[in-house]
Formats: sequence, C-alpha cells, structure tokens
Amino acid sequence: MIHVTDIGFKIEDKILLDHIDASFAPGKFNLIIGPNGAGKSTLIKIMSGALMPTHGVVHYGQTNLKSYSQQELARHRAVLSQHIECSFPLQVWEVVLMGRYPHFTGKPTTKDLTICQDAMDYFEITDFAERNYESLSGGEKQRVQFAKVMAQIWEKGKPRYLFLDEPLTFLDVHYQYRFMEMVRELLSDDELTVVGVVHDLNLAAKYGDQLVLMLNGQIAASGETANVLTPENIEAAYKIKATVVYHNNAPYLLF
Ligand SMILES: Nc1ncnc2c1ncn2[C@@H]1O[C@H](COP(=O)(O)OP(=O)(O)OP(=O)(O)O)[C@@H](O)[C@H]1O
Repeated sequence: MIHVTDIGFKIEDKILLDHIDASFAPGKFNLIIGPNGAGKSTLIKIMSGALMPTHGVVHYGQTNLKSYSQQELARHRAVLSQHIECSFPLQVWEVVLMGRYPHFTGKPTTKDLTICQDAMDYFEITDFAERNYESLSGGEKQRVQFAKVMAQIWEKGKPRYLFLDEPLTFLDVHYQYRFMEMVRELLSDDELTVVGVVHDLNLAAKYGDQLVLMLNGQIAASGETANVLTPENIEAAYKIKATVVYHNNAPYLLF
C-alpha cells in the first residue's frame, strides 16, 4: 500500500502539486489520468523517490519512503518511464539484466539469470534476446524495458511497487491491450502495488480499478473507475464532451 499525505511540490513560484492525499492499494490496477501538465509525472516521480516533495510524506506500507537506502529502494520498487534510450551498445538480454543490478555485486547469480529469462519469456522478447538493443523498433524497446523493470522486482513474497509513467507510448494497439492484460495478471500477486499514468481514457476505463483524475496539480476526482469517468469530470478536466456507455459492465467513452 502506498500512502501519499499532503504532498506539495513547487519550483520557484510555480506550484506543480498542491495538497495531494491519496492511497494506492496492492493487487489493484491504480491509474492516474488527467490533461497535459496536470502534474501526473511529477507525482509519480515523488512517489517513486526520484523527486523530493517540497511538503508532505510518502509511505510504502508503514515505512517512510525517505528512510529507504537507494539500494533497498531499488530492490522493492521499479519505474518504467517513456525514456528508453541506451547510451552504449548492449544486447537485449544485457538490458534486462540491468534490472537485476540492485540484487548482485560482481557477477549475476544463477537466480538472477533465471529471473531475466523468466521476465523475457513473460514479455515475449526471448526471440530477440541476442539482438543489439539499438536495432529494435520503439515498441520492441518498450517491451524490453518492461522485462527489465519486472526483472528488478520479480521475486514474490515481499511488498513490491511498480510505477508506470505512460507505459503505452510506442506500442501498437495490440501491445497496448496485451501489456495492460499482462499487468493485470501480475496483480494476482497481492503484494504488488501498481500505479500507472495513461492518457487513453478507454484503456483506463477497461483496466483501471481505482482512478485518480488530476487537474492543475490537484486531485479533481478519485475512486472507482465509473465514479471518476463521468461526463462532468471529463468535461471539467479535458474541455471535451463525452458520452459514457456501458459494455460488459465497464464504462466506455464516446467523444
Ligand atoms: N523543472 C520544471 N520547471 C518548471 N516547470 C516544470 C518543471 N517540470 C515540470 N514542470 C511543469 O509542471 C507541470 C506538471 O508537469 P508534469 O510533467 O508532472 O505533467 P503531466 O501531467 O505528467 O503532463 P503530460 O501529460 O503532458 O506528460 C507542467 O506544467 C510542467 O511544464
């Protein structure tokens, strides 16, 4: 469980986040939505420990995020962001192995290598394990990054935290849905807490259990998907009229 209490963040006089209170439960697909510039990535950075808030506190379970060492944090939480460049030539399996760096010193153990193989199998990239990472397409690179971050927190039996900042960038529609399904499957482990940012409101409607709608650095609405994705909330946040229809008991938006 992640608890965010009274988080504020400002740069000089610009307030990026203002009085953010939220909780993100394990075993649920928690998604943050909101228009460009609303503060979604900034909140993800603060929750993952990449940015220090100006105000407020983040807890993983009962533990204040500030009390983790960098290495301990890296063993518990992984972050997938949209920046997927690699500055030197590596084969795909070597990129995935980077996810295990917080877990070994010197040489990877057999367990590390097995985990990398399992993660590559899970994300269906084993066929190009020996390829030069830079030769892959944008979508293929993104799948390699998924395998890397999951290899980082693969082991069950302890609380783990996964942050996904616009993970669907570069993926075609097949892999967008496939990836959301894969995260859903991973959530059968109720020690895994996932918080993701997505722009596609229909993907949020289909897969999100709990949504947080951000606007101007604040939480405009939060809770169960159907209660957040209302025409009123969508118009207030995105300045666009939407009709909500229901398909298989899930809301679907028409614009
Ligand atoms: N270093 C910075 N200096 C000044 N303003 C910043 C800085 N970093 C972010 N911002 C501003 O803070 C606001 C929130 O940015 P953030 O990236 O969190 O938004 P977002 O909701 O993730 O947006 P998007 O959907 O476009 O990715 C934006 O207006 C952005 O321009």
